[in-house]
Amino acid sequence: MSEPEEELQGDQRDSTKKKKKEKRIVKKKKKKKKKEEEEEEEEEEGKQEEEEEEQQQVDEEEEHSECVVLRGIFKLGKRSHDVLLTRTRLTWIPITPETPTSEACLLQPGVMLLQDVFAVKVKRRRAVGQQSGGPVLGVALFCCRRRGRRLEEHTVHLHNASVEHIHTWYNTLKELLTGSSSRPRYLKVFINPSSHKKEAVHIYREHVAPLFKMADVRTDITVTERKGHALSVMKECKLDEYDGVVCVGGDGSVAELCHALVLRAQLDADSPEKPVTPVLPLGIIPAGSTDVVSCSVHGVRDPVTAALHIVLGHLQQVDMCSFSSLGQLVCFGFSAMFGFGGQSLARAEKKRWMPSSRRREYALVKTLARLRPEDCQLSFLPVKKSNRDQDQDPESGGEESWTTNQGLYLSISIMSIPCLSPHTPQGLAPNTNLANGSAALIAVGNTSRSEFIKHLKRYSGSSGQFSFSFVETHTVSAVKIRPRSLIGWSEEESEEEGESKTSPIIQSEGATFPWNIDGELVEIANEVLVRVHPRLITLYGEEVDEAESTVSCSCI
Ligand SMILES: Nc1ncnc2c1ncn2[C@@H]1O[C@H](COP(=O)(O)OP(=O)(O)OP(=O)(O)O)[C@@H](O)[C@H]1O
Repeated sequence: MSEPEEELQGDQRDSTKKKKKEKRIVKKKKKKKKKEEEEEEEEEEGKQEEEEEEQQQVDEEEEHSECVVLRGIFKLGKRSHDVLLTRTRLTWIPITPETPTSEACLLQPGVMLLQDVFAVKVKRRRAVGQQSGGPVLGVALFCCRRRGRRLEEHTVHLHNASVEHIHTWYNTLKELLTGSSSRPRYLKVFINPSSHKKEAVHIYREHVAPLFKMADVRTDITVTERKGHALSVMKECKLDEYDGVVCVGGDGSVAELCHALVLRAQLDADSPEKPVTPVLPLGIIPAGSTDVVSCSVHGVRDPVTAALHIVLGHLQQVDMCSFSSLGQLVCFGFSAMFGFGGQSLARAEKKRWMPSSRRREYALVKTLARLRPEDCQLSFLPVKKSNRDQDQDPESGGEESWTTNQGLYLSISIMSIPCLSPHTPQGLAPNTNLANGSAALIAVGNTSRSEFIKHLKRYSGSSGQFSFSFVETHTVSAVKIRPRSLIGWSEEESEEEGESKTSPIIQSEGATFPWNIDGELVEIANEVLVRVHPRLITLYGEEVDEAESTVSCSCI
């Protein structure tokens, strides 16, 4: 064979080899694709099976919870009813006609969810003064009923004189009710007797203690003797005995206890720098003058509503802020006001002898009369929508960057909760909510007194408080405020009013500026860093969008 032929043959061999190889590759690819498709199908089938199984489980659970556990005849009021108990609800259907000779009539059945029942008791007939025994009359179920934002106590009486029947029902109901793990059994209670009109002890005894007793909730009570007392008790006490902590007082007491709970969690976790989520939830019984935190988690300022949220174990995670200056923690809290809000509170504190509402009105009017902007540098870390639920670290820089403005501000507020109150039903910060992982920054630039009053007045209405050219709002994860004036507010004031300075929390040689942090006066000389900590604390209550409005402020 000549060389070219050989070459040709070699070429032909090569090309057939190549073709065979290509065919093999195509075959392999097809096989791989088929295998992948088969795998995908299997996976899909697997997923479907899993979903079906999950659905079946949910259906079974629902069916199980809707299975009739007990059924019996009881009198509710004067009528006989067929009463059915499942794991989640109690239903009563009137028996009609009641006797074979009477006429049948259409009567409405009733239903009650067990999640709303906080106590069950055996009813007995007793003579006056008789403490125990007595013939059985039936069972009473104590539950809560909603009226708008309010929770009210309500009792359903099931009458049947059979001892055996009643004990079966009582034991079964008790067992079903104790299954709920978020309901507290033992609470640490702090009462601030000096709050507002000094009614906290009375409010607790009258409205709260009877509900706790009824729901078999044990309590360990401390009546605080001074500012900082609750904090020192919280640092020392054995927390693992309790299921929750309760504060009876105003916003200042609430802030002190929230601060104490986070500090204690940090101590227990040996985490001196990073805030740690407390294990125990906090219940708030409103007994202060504004009760903004209580209103924000209950929608009303009502001790019974607050107590019912506690006994029923309604829990709500809430964002908090830390306030620090020169790298030193000042406190944890929910809201802060610099400028007008701080100055007004500082003036009110100097007139402690006045009744609280008069004191506040006096301070508001006087601060408006002497309206003075603060010259400061305001920096903030905006929250991108996608980042809103993550804990951003303002020191780390991250992808976000600080925005910095300098100028004159009449008021700067930072609020991690909406700050609802009967005066401001939509809240001081309607654009934020309890657990969105961010805070609202409301910066009011310099303007005339009349325009500023217009802005303030709109808070009591439903909207429009931010639609002024001198007001800017931002959703933020951190804020820094650095006052640039060398003359502190308190120095200027004491010169004006001839009064002595109150001592600052952070001692400094220079000027101090008043901050209103959760209704408490804090005087700070230097830059303040406010940082939001998403869902740092758990409060008894629920998310509400608007507070019940009962009062209107007439002073401006
Ligand atoms: N026995 C007490 N005497 C004086 N102050 C107390 C006492 N117990 C607690 N305190 C402190 O009183 C401060 C204010 O309390 P609280 O906020 O409950 O009342 P308030 O100021 O009347 O209410 P609000 O903050 O709603 O206006 C808190 O910082 C708290 O630590």
